[in-house]
Amino acid sequence: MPALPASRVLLLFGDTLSAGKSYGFSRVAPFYSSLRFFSRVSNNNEPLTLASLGFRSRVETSKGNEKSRLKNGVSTIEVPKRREKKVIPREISAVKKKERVDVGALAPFAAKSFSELGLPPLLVERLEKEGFKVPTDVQAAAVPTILKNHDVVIQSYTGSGKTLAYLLPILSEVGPLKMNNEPRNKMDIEAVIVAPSRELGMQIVREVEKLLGPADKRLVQQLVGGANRSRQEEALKKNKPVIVVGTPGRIAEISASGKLHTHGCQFLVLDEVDELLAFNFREDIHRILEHVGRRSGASKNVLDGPKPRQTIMVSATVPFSVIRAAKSWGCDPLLVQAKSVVQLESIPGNKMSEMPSGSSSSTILQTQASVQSLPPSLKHYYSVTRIQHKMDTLRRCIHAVDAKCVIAFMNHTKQLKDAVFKLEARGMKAAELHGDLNKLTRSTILKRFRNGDVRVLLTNELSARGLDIPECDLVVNLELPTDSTHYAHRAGRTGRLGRRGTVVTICEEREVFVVRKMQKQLGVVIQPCEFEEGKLVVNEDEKAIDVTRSALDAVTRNEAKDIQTETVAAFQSGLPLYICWMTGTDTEDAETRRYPANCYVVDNQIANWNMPL
Ligand SMILES: Nc1ncnc2c1ncn2[C@@H]1O[C@H](COP(=O)(O)OP(=O)(O)OP(=O)(O)O)[C@@H](O)[C@H]1O
Repeated sequence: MPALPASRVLLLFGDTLSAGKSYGFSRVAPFYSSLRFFSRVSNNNEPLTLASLGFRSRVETSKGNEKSRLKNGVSTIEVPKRREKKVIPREISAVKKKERVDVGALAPFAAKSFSELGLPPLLVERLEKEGFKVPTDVQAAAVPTILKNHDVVIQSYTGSGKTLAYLLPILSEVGPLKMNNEPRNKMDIEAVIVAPSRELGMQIVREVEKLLGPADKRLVQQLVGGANRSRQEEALKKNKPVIVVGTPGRIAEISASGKLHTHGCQFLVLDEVDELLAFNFREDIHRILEHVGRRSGASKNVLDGPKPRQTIMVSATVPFSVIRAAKSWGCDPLLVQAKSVVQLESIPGNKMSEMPSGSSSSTILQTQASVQSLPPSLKHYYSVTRIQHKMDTLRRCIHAVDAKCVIAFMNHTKQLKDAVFKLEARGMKAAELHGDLNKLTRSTILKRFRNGDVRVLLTNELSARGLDIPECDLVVNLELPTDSTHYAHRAGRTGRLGRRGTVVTICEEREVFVVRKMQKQLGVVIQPCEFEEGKLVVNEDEKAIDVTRSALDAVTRNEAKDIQTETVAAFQSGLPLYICWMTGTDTEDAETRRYPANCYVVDNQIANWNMPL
């Protein structure tokens, strides 16, 4: 075995594995591709992400990439002309299938202003007035795509501005800021936006109201559950809104009573779409899909009425269930991400359900669901403690991070009450927010939290989705989220739109393996830490053991994709780190050698790993 150089190196020795382990040569081959990409890492010293390493997702089409390449920092892409919606003769529009798109030509990735995106001047003016000057990447990609009439799934990390990414093209087409001034049928709602929680629904309403301005804000109507239904119905009748925003149950309920006229609707938005696919929303979502606008391609009868609706699905996490749903609900839908627009058809796994769960495509798509769902600026830690010390650890954590605005997640309502009581007893202003509270109490608590009257908001999954409180500087998992998707949405409440944010998971020793698993699935580093003398201290020993063990797990499973993810995480940790994958006599050889300090030698049997030498 060669001597180890004095820098961080990943050494993988494994071309002669023992027959007992039954690794064939073809399965070993991917290792060498991982070695190749590590050499790139050390050369350019960029922050490590799978994307920065050139580890391309399989769903990107090379065609799209080539066409979207920038020249001298300026996009060579022209924003394509919008297809005229209204002038298409009815006979044609009713049968016309959306043309196949040249996906690479859709998104100007280097947009410097909203006016470049083809928005009406009045809307751009409003945006500037509200302090929105430069579109985020996902907005630059989504706005022209939606303006071109495409059904889309919008995926980008939490807090990246997905709400405006779909609101802006909608407001370009409907309401007082729209591009053309064609009169509307006042009875018809023109856009329906569905969100899984009242809080998120109200947040979207406020965003629309802001852009419409005080004189026109009645043109957006909230239809969230928990509020007085007859008052909502009255407002629909009186204000004749163009846009309604609500929760699935209430929208379906009012629609069923015949008081919501959505047959001529142009836009249907499903925000947090993966959550809306949950079993408890199934019936309501089904009704909404059936009754809002006319589904594109649903009927070829020329007498069927207005043009098809556009379906827009949005989330930071897009599991395969969403892709499947989008393919069945939309017409040639596109997947819009911060720097790419691809056809969903190009995503492998049309027959995913038929694939064995361990197959590589399945793994890629599952990982894809939560990878790239979190802003890169977030810092992730976990701290091991006993269950009875969790509240004390939380208090010490808040002091150590010097957090001013904290969201702490738990899983059960009763524990939330206890936790609030304990924090208040220690002199920390806290409040609980959960679904058992009525709408008024919920909005009062949120208001107090936004105003800074409450320092710690103790809550459950209710607040994990979409809630935008820019000041939130710390998220704590007092109890583990159920999976990496839930972790992503909880964590995403902090570090929004480039702000700094910290996420700390307080867990028991026996739960550490779950944290490690989520770390792997999310493609982030979750560092072990302790809170000592008012400071957050990263436990270097634990960290080294952790990253090495995770990487080794992957090596032992011999799954190339996992090995790459894990080793990226290991390298991101910045520790002196050596992982040697050895067999048989190599292992014995390694045990007799002296390696530099902090060198961890592992072999392909987890039980056999030695640390440090
Ligand atoms: N172009 C922009 N310039 C400045 N601020 C923006 C811009 N776009 C959005 N924002 C602000 O960024 C914050 C996050 O936006 P938004 O809530 O839409 O994120 P998101 O991607 O939907 O997050 P999540 O996945 O958590 O729902 C909001 O406060 C919003 O007002």
